[in-house]
Amino acid sequence: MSKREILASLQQASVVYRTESGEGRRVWSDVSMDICKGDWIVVIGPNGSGKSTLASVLLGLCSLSSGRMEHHQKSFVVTRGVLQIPDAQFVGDTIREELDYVLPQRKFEAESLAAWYAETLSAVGLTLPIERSLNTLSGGQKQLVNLAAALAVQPELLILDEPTAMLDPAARKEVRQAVREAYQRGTTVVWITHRLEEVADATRVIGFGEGRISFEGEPRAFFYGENGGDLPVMTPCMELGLDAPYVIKTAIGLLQQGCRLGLLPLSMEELAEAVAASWA
Ligand SMILES: Nc1ncnc2c1ncn2[C@@H]1O[C@H](COP(=O)(O)OP(=O)(O)OP(=O)(O)O)[C@@H](O)[C@H]1O
Repeated sequence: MSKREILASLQQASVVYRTESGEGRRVWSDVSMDICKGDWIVVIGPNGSGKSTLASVLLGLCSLSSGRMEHHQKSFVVTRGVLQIPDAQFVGDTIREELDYVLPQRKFEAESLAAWYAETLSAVGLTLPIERSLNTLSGGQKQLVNLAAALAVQPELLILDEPTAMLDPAARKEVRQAVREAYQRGTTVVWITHRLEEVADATRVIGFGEGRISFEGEPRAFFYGENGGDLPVMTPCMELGLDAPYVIKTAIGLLQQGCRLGLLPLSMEELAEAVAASWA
């Protein structure tokens, strides 16, 4: 098997935050992970387990108290992020100003520049006038503007901290599709989320529990356990105290009733397929 290209890696990393009283609060202990080219890593865990701290560390916004973060040795990796609080990221006052920061170097004719703004926004499902003040946007629209700007750069590494938190189901779908397209063009993705249905997109799941990595593996192992869904009793998802999506719970219920599923489903379509195949 060929050696995978590491874009960034954490080694025995710890983070201690200083509280207002000056005391140190350890948020992470001994976190080690590699982010390799071609990964779509979904990071999941309960509130306060240290997921957003990971986004801050990877984006260079938070320093490690001990351990190391190493970057790709050969070249600078173009990294972009979308943070949980969209206002914290804005550098302009209007959508146009925000997008101008990521405008490609090449010169545009007026007409093609207008088309570039429109395309950049429509990639995440936005059709807003570019002169709109960012202050007048909803939280979800702000998040989408940040994502549009991040995707416009075609980053090698994209760090997303709950990118769909403020979005309705249609916009969530649009965002997943836009990030999938970027992934297919070569962007490596780290997607931090509370939404367990977003785990299905992952090539690798990282489960965070109380500032430590408690699980690292494929989505099916996360939801059904390492023994291939053979009557799962306690899965990594359950161990983190997380409520599995309806599809997974239904499949586990079927397995417990003695139904043999060839494929352990991650989506409704896969569940229908697995049930139909079990009847055949
Ligand atoms: N700047 C800070 N100063 C002090 N403590 C902090 C700071 N930022 C985060 N923390 C604490 O670190 C812990 C982990 O926070 P973090 O935001 O990384 O968790 P999270 O898993 O992303 O949580 P959530 O799912 O609720 O967003 C929490 O206990 C939080 O209170």
